[in-house]
Amino acid sequence: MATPLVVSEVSKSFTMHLRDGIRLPVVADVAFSVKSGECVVLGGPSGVGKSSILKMLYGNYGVDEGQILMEHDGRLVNLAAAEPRLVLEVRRVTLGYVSQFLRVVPRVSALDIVAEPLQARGVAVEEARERAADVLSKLNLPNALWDLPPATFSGGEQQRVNIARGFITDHKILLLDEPTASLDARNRAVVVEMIAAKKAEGAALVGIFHDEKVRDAVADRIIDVSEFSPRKSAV
Ligand SMILES: Nc1ncnc2c1ncn2[C@@H]1O[C@H](COP(=O)(O)OP(=O)(O)OP(=O)(O)O)[C@@H](O)[C@H]1O
Repeated sequence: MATPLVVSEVSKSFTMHLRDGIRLPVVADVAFSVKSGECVVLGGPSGVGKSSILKMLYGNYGVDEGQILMEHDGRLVNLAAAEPRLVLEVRRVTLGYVSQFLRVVPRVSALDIVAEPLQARGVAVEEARERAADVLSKLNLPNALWDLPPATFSGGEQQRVNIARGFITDHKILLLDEPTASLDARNRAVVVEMIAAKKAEGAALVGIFHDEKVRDAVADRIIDVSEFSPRKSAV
């Protein structure tokens, strides 16, 4: 089975520039891999570094040491050392990310926000919009909202726009940061189904889910991020 994501000996600390440059180690020697069709969940207590790992995997946070290897366009790319232009290309083609909160673009409708990643991959506007409408209706977002910019939407409505945008493409690697945090039970169940469908299509998923029921429904493996605590490796 293919392994589109391999994380090898990754360490990260934050430098607090306003605090005399104090360095706060967050994680050390992070190592795991994710196969096609597998959903790996990052677990462990609050503040242990789960979101930081996800942000490193997406290239939003730099990495002090180690490699983040991804299969991209028929070759292996180390995202930890990639030029910004390559990071953007990997995100367009290979790597999707559903963050907890929607980054709202003024004046752009919910439908167009969801259709945009497909258009960036060369799908014609009309088809991209049709597919966006399909995903939004699957997620029970009322039709009346589709043509409006989501700035005024409720937390759960914004989150569904975000999920639709992340799930609409066939990215081979998908990162999920608490995608169900603001959803009701009915829509949580829809997202669980959508994650199962992604696995069946062979995507490799890494997620953070605080909701135990969701976590148990989607996880093939739970990695306790405390394993990578720098304090532990110093003992
Ligand atoms: N940009 C940043 N600058 C400085 N410190 C940061 C930054 N981002 C995260 N941290 C620190 O790194 C540690 C890990 O944070 P992170 O958000 O990764 O934890 P988490 O396991 O996802 O927590 P939670 O479950 O509460 O969301 C925390 O101590 C946090 O304060």
